[in-house]
Amino acid sequence: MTVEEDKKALRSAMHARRAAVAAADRAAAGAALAATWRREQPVLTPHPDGRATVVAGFWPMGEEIDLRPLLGALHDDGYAVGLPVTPAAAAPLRFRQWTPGTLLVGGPFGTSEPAAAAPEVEPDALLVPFLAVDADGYRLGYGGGYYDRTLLELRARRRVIAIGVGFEAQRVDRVPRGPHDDRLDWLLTDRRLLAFA
Ligand SMILES: Nc1nc2c(c(=O)[nH]1)N(C=O)[C@@H](CNc1ccc(C(=O)N[C@@H](CCC(=O)O)C(=O)O)cc1)CN2
Ligand SMILES: Nc1ncnc2c1ncn2[C@@H]1O[C@H](COP(=O)(O)OP(=O)(O)OP(=O)(O)O)[C@@H](O)[C@H]1O
Repeated sequence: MTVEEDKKALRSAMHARRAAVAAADRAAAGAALAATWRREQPVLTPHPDGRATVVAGFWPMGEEIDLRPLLGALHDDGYAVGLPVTPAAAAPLRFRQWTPGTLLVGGPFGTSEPAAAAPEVEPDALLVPFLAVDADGYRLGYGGGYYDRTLLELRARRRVIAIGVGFEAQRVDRVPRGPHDDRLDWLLTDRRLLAFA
């Protein structure tokens, strides 16, 4: 099998595994993400000029983990929070600032994104969704390649910390690796925060 075929097979298995997360674990996950972040604080280097560190998240859809309490906690803790704006074509994601009052509008693939009035921001750290993540920090997404392209573009210019966010149940031994795949620096789940070596 090719890497693409391996990824396709793992995607369908992981959709099923994510769907099987118990309702009680699902309901508790949002608060757990925020509490774990506040307790363990991944290391993010502050800007020398004192402006807010930009953490870009994502607005959960379908059966993704509910990180909205974490986004609120980041906002309350003084981070500038961003959300992705998805281009129609195969291009990197853009980010617009989100605050608890920001109007969201529908984007491609069922996403919700800040309306055009929200200022564009450039992330210092990226909270990244995944279907599967492995012990070395490689991730499997929905197959659009958006996060791979976005990390490649941002990391060509500056240091950007990538933090995968998902359920503990989405961890696997090994994700198939293609030429564009970049590693995550941290993993935040409903159970723990860990740094990849
Ligand atoms: N919440 C969220 N926002 C995101 C992403 C994501 O994975 N999750 N993206 C990541 O790149 C970007 C949008 N790109 C996407 C590309 C493909 C699909 C997709 O195929 N979705 C599935 C259904 C997902 C589900 O509910 O399980 C589909 O349409 O069949 C979604 C988003 C940016 N925003
Ligand atoms: N930097 C890139 N430049 C060009 N093509 C890319 C790049 N990154 C990924 N791709 C292409 O995008 C497609 C999807 O890649 P992949 O299967 O790794 O997506 P994914 O990581 O599951 O999705 P996502 O990053 O959106 O969550 C592949 O055809 C891949 O070759």
